[in-house]
Amino acid sequence: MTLEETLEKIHPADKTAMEAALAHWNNIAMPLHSLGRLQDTVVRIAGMTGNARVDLKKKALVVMCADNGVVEEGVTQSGQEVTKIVAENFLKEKATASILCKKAGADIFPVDIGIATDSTILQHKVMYGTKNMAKEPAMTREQAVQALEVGIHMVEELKEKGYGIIATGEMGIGNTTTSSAVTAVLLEQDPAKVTGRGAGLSGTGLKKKISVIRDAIALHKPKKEDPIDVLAKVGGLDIAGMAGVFLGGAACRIPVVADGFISCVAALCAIRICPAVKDYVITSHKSKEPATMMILEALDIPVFLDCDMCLGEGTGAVTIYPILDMALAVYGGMCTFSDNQMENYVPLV
Ligand SMILES: O=C(O)c1ccc[n+]([C@@H]2O[C@H](COP(=O)([O-])O)[C@@H](O)[C@H]2O)c1
Ligand SMILES: Cc1cc2nc[nH]c2cc1C
Repeated sequence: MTLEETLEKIHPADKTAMEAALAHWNNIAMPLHSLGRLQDTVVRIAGMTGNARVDLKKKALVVMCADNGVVEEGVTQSGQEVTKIVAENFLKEKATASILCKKAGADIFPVDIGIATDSTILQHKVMYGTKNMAKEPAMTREQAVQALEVGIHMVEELKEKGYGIIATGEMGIGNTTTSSAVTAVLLEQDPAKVTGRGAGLSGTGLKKKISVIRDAIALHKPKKEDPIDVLAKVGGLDIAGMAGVFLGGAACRIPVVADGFISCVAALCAIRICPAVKDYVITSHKSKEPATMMILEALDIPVFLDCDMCLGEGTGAVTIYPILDMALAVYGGMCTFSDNQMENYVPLV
């Protein structure tokens, strides 16, 4: 599907299915809402899929892997070559996200959407790394749209293969710089407030990172009301690819799980492109990267975990899969008040 076709297919969640799911929870033999957000999320998933019989079927993690030209400016502690090394490790079970996926019973799909060199993973390369936004726009508008469509295409393929939920992850040295730049524009914040140390940057490095972001925004003047313009000028291919996964999930009625900072920025972009996407986003954890909380507040979707994780790759998103499985085991398998001859116990609704 093209971006345009995708946007036409996105509608708000199904309220009738949500009401049926809520009614089922309220009949389960336990005090009302005693599984809290676990219950709310199952109700939301019913609304996403349009079916109160919630079955996640197969679980996936899509990891968008890309390089960022801005690393030339010294905004990161790590060498650019790390992107490709980790990206290729995902399929060898030598990366953290692949080990977590194995444990959670999920399949991992690393995608080369813009690694700076050739790689052996699934090829959807839009370009060999973005341009250095300190000097020129990171990419053209056409390339940003192409990256969004890679994400949409991944969702269509996974739906076809029987996946019922998709987690988003990324691997890309320098992507906390692009994420902070996009956040600064979309949330109208000073770059100093939304920029952190990424994968471990020194004090002087952080100052440089903030000034590079500030100057790039001043140079390109991305339009806050046009998220695709923001992605193209100061964003990254991984962020755009994940934003495409959020858009595709909403169009295909598949829940999409947000991970840490970079993935939450992608969710924010997708929701700014099409507000109804929000109904299809599940947030997983509050990354240690400082701007994440601001984005989560702007998204206004509660998160499950707050445990100072900040690895990316989709690690936080995959960590909530076993929690969702547990919630669904109760939702689908727990006895009801009527089973227990507890009809006289009328839960307060
Ligand atoms: O997900 C997060 O919240 C997160 C926070 C900080 C760093 N990361 C990961 O670290 C890499 C980017 O860090 P940096 O310092 O090179 O911009 C990238 O591969 C991300 O997956 C991820
Ligand atoms: C080794 C390494 C692994 C990562 N995974 C996500 N970001 C990363 C950054 C580094 C440096």
